Amino acid sequence: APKPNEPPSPGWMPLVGSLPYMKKNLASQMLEGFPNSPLVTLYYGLEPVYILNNFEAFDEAMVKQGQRFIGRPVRVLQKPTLAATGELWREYRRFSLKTLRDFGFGRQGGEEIILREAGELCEAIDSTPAGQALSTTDLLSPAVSNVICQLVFGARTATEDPRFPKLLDMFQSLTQRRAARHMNIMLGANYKYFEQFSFLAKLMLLRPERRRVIQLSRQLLQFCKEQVAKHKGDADMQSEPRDYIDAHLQHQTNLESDRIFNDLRLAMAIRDLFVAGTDTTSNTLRWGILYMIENPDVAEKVFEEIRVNVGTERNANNEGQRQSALHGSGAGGVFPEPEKFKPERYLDAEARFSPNESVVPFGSGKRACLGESLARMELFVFFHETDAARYRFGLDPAERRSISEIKDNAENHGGGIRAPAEHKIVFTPR
Ligand code: HEM
Repeated sequence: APKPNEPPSPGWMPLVGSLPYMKKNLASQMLEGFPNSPLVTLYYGLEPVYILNNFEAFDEAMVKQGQRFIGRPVRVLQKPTLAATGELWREYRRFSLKTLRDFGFGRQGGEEIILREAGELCEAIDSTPAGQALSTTDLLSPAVSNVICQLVFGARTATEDPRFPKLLDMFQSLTQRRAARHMNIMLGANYKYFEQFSFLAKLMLLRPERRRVIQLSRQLLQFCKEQVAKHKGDADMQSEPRDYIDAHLQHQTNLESDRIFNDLRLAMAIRDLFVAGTDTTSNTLRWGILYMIENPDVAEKVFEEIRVNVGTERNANNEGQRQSALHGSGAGGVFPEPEKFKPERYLDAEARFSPNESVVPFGSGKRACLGESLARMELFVFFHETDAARYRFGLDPAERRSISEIKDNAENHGGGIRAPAEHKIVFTPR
């Protein structure tokens, strides 16, 4: 049973922990139910998990005491590299950050890749008959994926490999659709208990959806292993690396032992980069478009600002990220009228962009998002320079749901990424 001195909890039951007490919208439940508690306890089975329930608690743990909170539990589903812990995580994080920088992400070289994808995206939109509605998932996921594909595989695999649409669909069911709930349950399950009590694993896998999650996750790793094998066949170890895989293979050869860097870990690192970097970015863009439809006056201001100068326009993006709270890292309690979409929150008295430190869509501290500069570059190019600058957005006239219903995507609650429901958009050139 919970210890008496634990932070407050919505409830607890033997075996299932807090699960029966957790509401669909956990973020609102925490903010509204525990407005004065910096920490809230949720029990995942036997294990207490503490929610950092305001910015001060988050900053204290992730930044001020970042070293103490650097670890991550080992989960049943995924034996990770980039999301691992200890020396393995440290070495992979250092190598991956360096490799991302070497390929120009966060600098100019990477922008060319993103601009090219943005150009292809516009072509796809422009070649559809006027008034025809397009799915933002079908449109944006391959474009965003192609950026990471070029970084990792050195090719536009998302549109050039016929197997890729299935792979993208797989990501989405792992992170956003019904399977996401099961994925979260699997990820929440702690390895330690499953080693000790193997019947728990058998019990959990009785549900076919959970076996499917394991199957999907294996298929994804298999695809990554194939890409590594292909590169091993044609990589030139003496030349400049073409991509992340080449850089890793060269790094491996330069090391005396393969204790940390080896082929299997490489495949797992690619998988981690994909999972972390695809639907996060594409869904942020999907949210951005929905907020523009809901707030046409803001859309016009964004357009004007891009047209006149590039400098103040990031406020709309920041506000979209704060409100959609993709990873549940919102900034509740910090702003007046938090439910309102007000990009002007981030403008100072001279109307210059002035970020607020409590909006942390990429996390903070030592485990903060490894792809933040790549993601920011993508959001800027895809959203501001491409979509908002060239088109007016409208919801599909055949759509029966309101924007709020699309935003409040019931299927998604409890999934790894907060995504709006599937919807279509009409893009009208400006
Ligand atoms: C809008 C897009 C994105 C958002 C909102 C986002 C957000 C986040 C957040 C909140 C974390 C967790 C920080 C923590 O555990 O404290 C994270 C971790 C991570 N992200 Fe992102 N991310 C985005 C895009 C990307 C991209 C494009 C990549 C790939 C290059 C990426 C790679 C990673 C990795 C590898 C980690 C694990 C880092 C570690 O544990 O050391 N992310 N991200």
